Parts: sequence; C-alpha cells; structure tokens
Amino acid sequence: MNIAVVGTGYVGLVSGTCFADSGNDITCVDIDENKVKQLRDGEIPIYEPGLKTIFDRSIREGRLRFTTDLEEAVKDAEIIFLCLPTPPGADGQADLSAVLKVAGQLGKMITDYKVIVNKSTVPVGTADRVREAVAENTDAEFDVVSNPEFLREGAAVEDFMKPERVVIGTSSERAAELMTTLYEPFVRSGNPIIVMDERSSELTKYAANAMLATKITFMNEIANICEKVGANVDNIRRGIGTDSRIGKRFLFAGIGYGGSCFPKDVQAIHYTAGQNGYDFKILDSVMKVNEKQKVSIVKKMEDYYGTSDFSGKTFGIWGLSFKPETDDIREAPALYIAEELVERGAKLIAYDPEAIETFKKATTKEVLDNTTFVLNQQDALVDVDALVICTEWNEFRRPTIDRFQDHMKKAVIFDGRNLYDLNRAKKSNITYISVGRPSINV
Ligand SMILES: NC(=O)c1ccc[n+]([C@@H]2O[C@H](COP(=O)([O-])OP(=O)(O)OC[C@H]3O[C@@H](n4cnc5c(N)ncnc54)[C@H](O)[C@@H]3O)[C@@H](O)[C@H]2O)c1
Ligand SMILES: O=c1ccn([C@@H]2O[C@H](COP(=O)(O)OP(=O)(O)O[C@H]3O[C@H](CO)[C@@H](O)[C@H](O)[C@H]3O)[C@@H](O)[C@H]2O)c(=O)[nH]1
Repeated sequence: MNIAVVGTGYVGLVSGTCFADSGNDITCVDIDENKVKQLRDGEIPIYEPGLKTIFDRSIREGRLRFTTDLEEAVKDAEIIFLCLPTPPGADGQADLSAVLKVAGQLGKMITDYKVIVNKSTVPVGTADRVREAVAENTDAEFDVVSNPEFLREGAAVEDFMKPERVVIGTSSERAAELMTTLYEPFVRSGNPIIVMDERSSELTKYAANAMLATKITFMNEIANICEKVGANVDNIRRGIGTDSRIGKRFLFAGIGYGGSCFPKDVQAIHYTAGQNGYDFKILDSVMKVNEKQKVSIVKKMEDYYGTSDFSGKTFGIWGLSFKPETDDIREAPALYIAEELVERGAKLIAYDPEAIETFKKATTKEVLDNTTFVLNQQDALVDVDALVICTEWNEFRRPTIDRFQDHMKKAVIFDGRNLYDLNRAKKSNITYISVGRPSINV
C-alpha cells in the first residue's frame, strides 16, 4: 500500500519503518527540516533498539522516503497517518493544534478517497474535529479513523511488529477493511484486531495508560507503607503478581512514572472527565502521589544526612533517561532529582549510556553549572559521597562491588530502582537505601 506518515518522531518513525518492512511504500513527512535531512542521510535521530537495521533495509530497497512536503507525501497515499505531538496545554488538556492544522492542510490537498488515521493520542471527539477540519476544505471522499498506538519506547520495534492488539476506531466498513489489510501481517500470531467506534477507540488509549500509571502508583504507595512497617515490596510484588487477575507486569515500585506519555495522558483524561462533569478522583490521587514519588529519594537523602544542606557533597548519578533503552528524558525523574540536589548545594557527576545529550538540552542552567557528565559508569563513582540510581539500565545491575568501595568517598547507594539484592548488599559494607525495602548497613 502507499502510505503517508505525518510527524516523524518516536511513533511516526517507528510506524513508518515497520510498515515499510512489511512491503508498503512509505513517505514520512516532518516540518523539522534538520530531522528530515538527517533521516535522508541515513541517520536516526532517536535511540531505539532494532530500528536501524530495518530502517537501512527499507531505504536500500526504496520503500521508505522522507520529505518536508506534505502535498507530495499524500498525493498517492491511500492511508495518511497523523503521528503528531499532542502535548499537555493549559490545565492538562491535550493540545491538538498540530493535528488540526495538518487536518486543515489535508483538506486543501486531497482529491480522491483517503483514510486519515489519528495515531497520536487524542481526546474523545478528536476524530469528529479532524473530519470537520478536513471537510471544510474539500469535497473529496475520505474517512477519519482512530488507531491509537501502544508501543513502549525502548521496545518500540518489538511492540509495533508484534502488538498484543490493534485497535481500530471507525464506523466505515471501507476504512476498516483497508486498515485490517494493512495490519494483518503484524498479528499473524493470532492477536486480535479490535474494530470499534471512534470515541471508544480514543478513550481506550487513555484508559490503558491511566490504568498502568495507577498500577505503578498503587505499588509505590505499598512501597511507602513497607518502609513504615518494615516489609519488603519485592516480596509483596511476587506475592500478588502470581495472581493472574493482577498479573506480574508493571508492579515495580520506584521513583515514579515518567516519560512522554503517562504523565500527560493521565492529566488529559482527568481533564476530559472534569470537562464532562465527572470528578475522576483516583487519577487525581495518582498524579499527586507520583509528583511526590519522583523526589522521594531526596527526602531519604535528607533523613540519612540529617540535613537538607548538601553543600560540600558530591553525588554520582547513574541513569538520566526516564527508563532504560531510550535517550528520551521527557518527565524523567532524574531531571527533578538533579534539580532538587543542586538546589540543596550538591555537585553532581552524571552518567547515562544514551541520554546525556538530551538531558543537557532539557535541564536547568543551575544543574548544568553544577554537573560533570562522564562517559562511563565508573567515573561517576570517583570521590562521590553517594551514588543515586535513577534508571535501571542493564549495565547497572551487576557492577563489580569493589568499585564502590575503591572509588567512592563512602560506599552509600540511594537506589530508586531496587536493582540490588538485599542479602548481597548486607554482606558488603555498602550502605544501601532503596524503595519499599529495609535499608542496609545504615
Ligand atoms: N512516544 C511514545 O512512546 C508514544 C507511544 C504511543 C503514542 N504516542 C503518541 O503519539 C503522538 C506522537 O508522539 P511522539 O513521541 O512520536 O512525538 P515526537 O515529539 O517524538 O514527534 C512528533 C513529530 O511531529 C513533527 N511535527 C510537528 N508538527 C508537525 C506538522 N505540522 N507537520 C509535520 N510534522 C510535524 C515534529 O517535528 C516531530 O518530529 C503523541 O500524541 C503521543 O502521545 C507516543
Ligand atoms: O513496573 C513499572 C513499569 C514502569 N514504570 C515506569 O513507568 C514509566 C513508563 O514506562 P513504560 O510504560 O515502559 O514506557 P513508555 O514508553 O512511556 O510506554 C507507555 O506509554 C506509551 C505512550 O502512550 C504507550 O504506548 C505504552 O503502551 C505505555 O507502556 C517509566 O517511567 C517507568 O520507569 C515503573 O515505575 N514501574
């Protein structure tokens, strides 16, 4: 099929590349000229495991192109995917300006039947608004479909290639058939393509993210109780996760959820509820608890040192991205933790395998002025008063214990991701303070 993908960020680039890999002809469009140039030069602007191989292959075989010219991209396309940003605007409301702007432009360009697909995460009713914006400028036939994307960063290619489900929101049989044909190669294992009305499809995406953010937050609250009563959240996770009604995944307590999706989508569905006269109380609590959880490790550091004045102290930071296997730092707990530590007078030595450059662009001048960025994990230990672990990159899981004692001023670890076994920590002389588990050698 001939497909246009508008917006070549995480979702657009992964979708376009994966659709190309199953034999489709893809033209990706973006307004960012530098990004398009970089992509044309064969460079991928994001870090996403597995993407480069299929990107290179699809380009080599002529199925994947990049342009800044929307009209050229959509001219021959049967399906046009909108993978545009929907950041939080005022009051947490999703900002639809990019989506509606492009919809208006499409109306001026299309002359034959097109399926226009909202793959961005958009509030209920957006399909209707896109339909109106397109129809204002054209008499050509078209359908608007909601097709939310459920990929996770860091596992985006795998998630896209083998989705647990594909949700298609449309009341048009013609559009449903085209979309089903497109997605069939991705669900050969028998996972379902679920066709429903547009509004339910739009809400399904928010419900999924809000449910997952709530699950994580629930475990973070259990962890906070564990710390008060001397229980271990790892044991509780195993104890409840084996109940198939609860499930094993997304039960890991830590320093809160971050990323470009959960924080904004929880806000957006909460806002939609409010606009419709419904007070979504659980999500109100989820947001408040998560705000506190993100910097809970700083409170633990204050308790340990008996002061909130960290002048004269240097802390190593392992992990800046909001989760492993990505260079994305949007709403990363490390951003907030670094700010809080520097505000208390600390100096930082920070290491991340992929996210140093993105972190530098997003953080404050104060943090930049007080942080040394290093290119390997050992260097972030040299002469530091303590190590703070913010992201569970694999390489942090089994470091040589001696390095902590040999390099650090004092072997103290504040672990926001519960990477280490408590018994092993006990046998070493390391002071180890984690989340929802007893503190060791304090
Ligand atoms: N990142 C994820 O893991 C993920 C997963 C599922 C859904 N989503 C949703 O998908 C949407 C896109 O997210 P993303 O992370 O890919 O965003 P992103 O910021 O990485 O990419 C968006 C791209 O759109 C481009 N763009 C902006 N305005 C444009 C215009 N008028 N014409 C053409 N291009 C334009 C930007 O230059 C950018 O390259 C959001 O609604 C998001 O909530 C994201
Ligand atoms: O047990 C867990 C699992 C995750 N997290 C945190 O939750 C956040 C989000 O993690 P994850 O869901 O793996 O990453 P995203 O790439 O943000 O993916 C989410 O957001 C995407 C955008 O909407 C959706 O498409 C995905 O289905 C959804 O998982 C991160 O800060 C994680 O550290 C935890 O704290 N504990």
